[in-house]
Amino acid sequence: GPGFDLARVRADFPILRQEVRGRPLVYLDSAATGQKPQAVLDALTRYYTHDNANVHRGVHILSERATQAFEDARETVRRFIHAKDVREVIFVRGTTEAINLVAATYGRKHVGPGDEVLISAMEHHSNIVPWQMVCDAAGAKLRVIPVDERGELQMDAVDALLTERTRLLAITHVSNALGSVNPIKELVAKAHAKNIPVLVDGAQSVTHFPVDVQDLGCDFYAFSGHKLFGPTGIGVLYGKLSMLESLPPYQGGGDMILSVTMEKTVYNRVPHRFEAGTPDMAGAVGLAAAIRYLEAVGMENVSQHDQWLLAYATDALRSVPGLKLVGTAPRKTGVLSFTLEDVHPHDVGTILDQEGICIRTGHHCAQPLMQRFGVAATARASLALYNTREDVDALVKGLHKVKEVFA
Ligand SMILES: Cc1ncc(COP(=O)(O)O)c(CN[C@@H](CS)C(=O)O)c1O
Repeated sequence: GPGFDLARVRADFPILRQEVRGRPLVYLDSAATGQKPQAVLDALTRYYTHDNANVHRGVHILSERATQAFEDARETVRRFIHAKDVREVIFVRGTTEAINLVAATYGRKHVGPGDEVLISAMEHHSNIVPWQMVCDAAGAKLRVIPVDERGELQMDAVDALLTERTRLLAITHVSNALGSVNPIKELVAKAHAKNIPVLVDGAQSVTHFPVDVQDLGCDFYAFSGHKLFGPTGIGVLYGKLSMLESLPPYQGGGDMILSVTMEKTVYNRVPHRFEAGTPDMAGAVGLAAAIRYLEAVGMENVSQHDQWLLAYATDALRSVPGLKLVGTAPRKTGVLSFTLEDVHPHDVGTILDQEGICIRTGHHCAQPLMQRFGVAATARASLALYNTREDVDALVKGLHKVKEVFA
C-alpha cells in the first residue's frame, strides 16, 4: 500500500482536480516539476499578506518578522536534510544555480591546468556544462564514469578515474532519465580516501526518500524547491561548513558584505557570503511549508508509496506490447523512460496529451545519456506522492491508443 491516505493527500493538491481536453488531468511529469499542496499556497499568501518586508536590514516589525520567517526556513531545510549546522544551508534559485555556485567558487579556486573533474555519463546538463566551462577556462579535463546497459554506474571504473589530478567528483543521486540510484556513500568513501570532495545533485532524490547529508558524507548537496512541491525560483546548496568557509564569494552585492569602502570590502560570514542581494524570502517560506508538508506525510511513507506505485507501473508498462523500458537498473523512485516500437516519443506524448495525460518526451537534458543508449529521445513518465494506480491505468490505456493511431 502507499503508506498514507492517498485520497486525502491527493485532495491537498488543487491543480489535480481539473479536467484537461475534456478528461481528468493525469499528471505524470513530476520529475520536471512537482505540483503544490494547498499548505504551500497558503504559506505564500500569508507571507505576502502579513509578513513581507526586506530581510536583515530593516529595524521595523515587518522586517523582523520577514527575517525570522526566512531564517526559520533555513532551519527547516537543515532539519530536512539533517545538516549539522544551519549555516550549511545556502538559498539559491535551484539545482542549476547551486552547481554553478560551486563551479564558480570551488571550481575557479581549485581546478587548474591539467587537473580533472569527474562526473558520470548519467548526469543532467546542469551537472555537465558548468564543469565543462570550468575545465575549458582552466585547461583542465572532464572525465566521465561510464554507465552500463541497465543504466547503472560502472563502479569498477571509479577507482581508476579518481586520480591524483581529480579536484572534484560531481555525481547525481538519482538519474532523472533512468531512475537509477547511485551508491553515494560508497562513492564518497572512495573519493575522500583520495582527499577528493564530492558534490551530489539531489534534484530527483530529496523528493522521494529521506536524505541525510551527514550520513552520506558529501561535501555539497544541491536540490530545487519546485521539484519538492515548493515554489519555483528557490533551491538549496548544502555545503560542509569547513568547505564553505574556505570559498570566495559567488556574487557581489548587498548582504554578502560586512563593510565596503572603495578600497576594500570585508565579506560576510557563511551562509550570507553566498546570498548577495534581496533573497527570495517568499520562496524560502514556501519551500519550508512544502518540507513541513512532506514531514507530516513522512518521507519514509512517501518512499513506500513511490516503490508501491513504481512496481505497479513497471508491470503495467511491461504489459504493453512493443514498449521497451530504457534503463532497467533497480530504482526507488517512479521515473520510467521508454520507447514504443518505432513511434517517435513526441508522437507518443502528443497522443497522450490528447487523453489528458502529461508525460515528458525528449532528451530530458541528458543528451550524452540518450546517445549512450542509442536513442535521440524517450518518453518519460514520472510519479510523485499524489499519483494513483488509476493514473497508471490511464497511461496504459493511452499507450494502447497510441498503438492504434501509429502502429
Ligand atoms: C537530476 C537533475 N539535476 C538538475 C536539474 C535542474 O534542476 P533546475 O530546477 O531546472 O535547476 C534537474 C531538472 N530536471 C527536469 C528538468 S530538465 C526534468 O524534467 O528531469 C534534474 O532532474
